Amino acid sequence: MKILIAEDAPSDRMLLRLHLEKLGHQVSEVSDGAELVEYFFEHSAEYDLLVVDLNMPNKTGVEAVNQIRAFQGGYDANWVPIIILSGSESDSDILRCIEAGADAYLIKPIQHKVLAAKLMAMTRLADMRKRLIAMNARLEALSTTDYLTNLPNRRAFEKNLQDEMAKSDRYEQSLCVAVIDIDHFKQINDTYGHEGGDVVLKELSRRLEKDKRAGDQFGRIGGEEFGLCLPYTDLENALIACERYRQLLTQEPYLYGDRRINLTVSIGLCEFTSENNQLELIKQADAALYKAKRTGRDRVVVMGVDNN
Ligand SMILES: Nc1nc2c(ncn2[C@@H]2O[C@H](COP(=O)(O)OP(=O)(O)OP(=O)(O)O)[C@@H](O)[C@H]2O)c(=O)[nH]1
Repeated sequence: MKILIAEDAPSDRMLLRLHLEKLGHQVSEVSDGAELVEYFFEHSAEYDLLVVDLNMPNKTGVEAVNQIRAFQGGYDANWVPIIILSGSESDSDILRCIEAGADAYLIKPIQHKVLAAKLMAMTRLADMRKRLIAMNARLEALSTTDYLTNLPNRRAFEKNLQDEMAKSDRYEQSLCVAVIDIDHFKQINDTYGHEGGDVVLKELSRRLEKDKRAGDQFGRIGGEEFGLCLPYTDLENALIACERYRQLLTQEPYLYGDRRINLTVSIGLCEFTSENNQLELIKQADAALYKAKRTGRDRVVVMGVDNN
């Protein structure tokens, strides 16, 4: 483990360091409470455990632990276990330290075996926490990623769009949204089977991600329907971008075994205005898409918010 010690008495600090190093840990030191807080704020991600003396100049152990826990917001990824060391056997001191956010309290002089046992328990706690954070990250990725194409799913796309709308509002920047839909996809499924259809969906997503302009965001928002968010882009430039995407998706055939599948896509495009909420914005793009389908497919249709 990487351990940070905060102890003002040089001899105690040195003994503790030697003992922890003997147990195989990497140790850094600070010599008072204020230094601990300042140093830890900058290096919180580097440590697995803090060992903090209760009585230190400038800031007591309790004050320092309080500030560290407040800084971490309780449950963030850089949370580390904290052991407080103290000469006091008073129950109220123990309570005060645990209430402030410490996880264990050891009475000085430290018994080496007791310290080793506590370290073992703290390591277990830290490992469990790391596993929980990793699992949460995996669950978060699963819940926001489309299983077939690996693009953001509808939920994630809408969340990204919401964020971009807020930015567009705040910085008074243009933002456009498009919906891309494969034409006659049912026929592709009917001809090549569902598996063939899936291959097309995956390859189309790959092309989008590979050649997308920096900042553009895609998501799979339906079976054969993809959302496109174009931040910092006005309608005129969004139209150019959509035409480029349309060609990108249609000029080369899609390979399924030794078969070559040609397809076209229709795209509905609209611009965000502050009167539009997110649902309406996607509806506008959908309405434009519907028009593209009605007027012959294989095209981009623009829908202004006023001419719906
Ligand atoms: N292979 C595959 N097909 C899907 C998936 N999700 C939806 N589909 C199919 O997509 C097809 C969509 O068909 P329609 O909504 O009739 O539209 P279309 O045939 O593309 O016709 P237009 O949109 O009017 O050009 C249906 O056959 C769905 O079964 C998927 O994950 N994989």
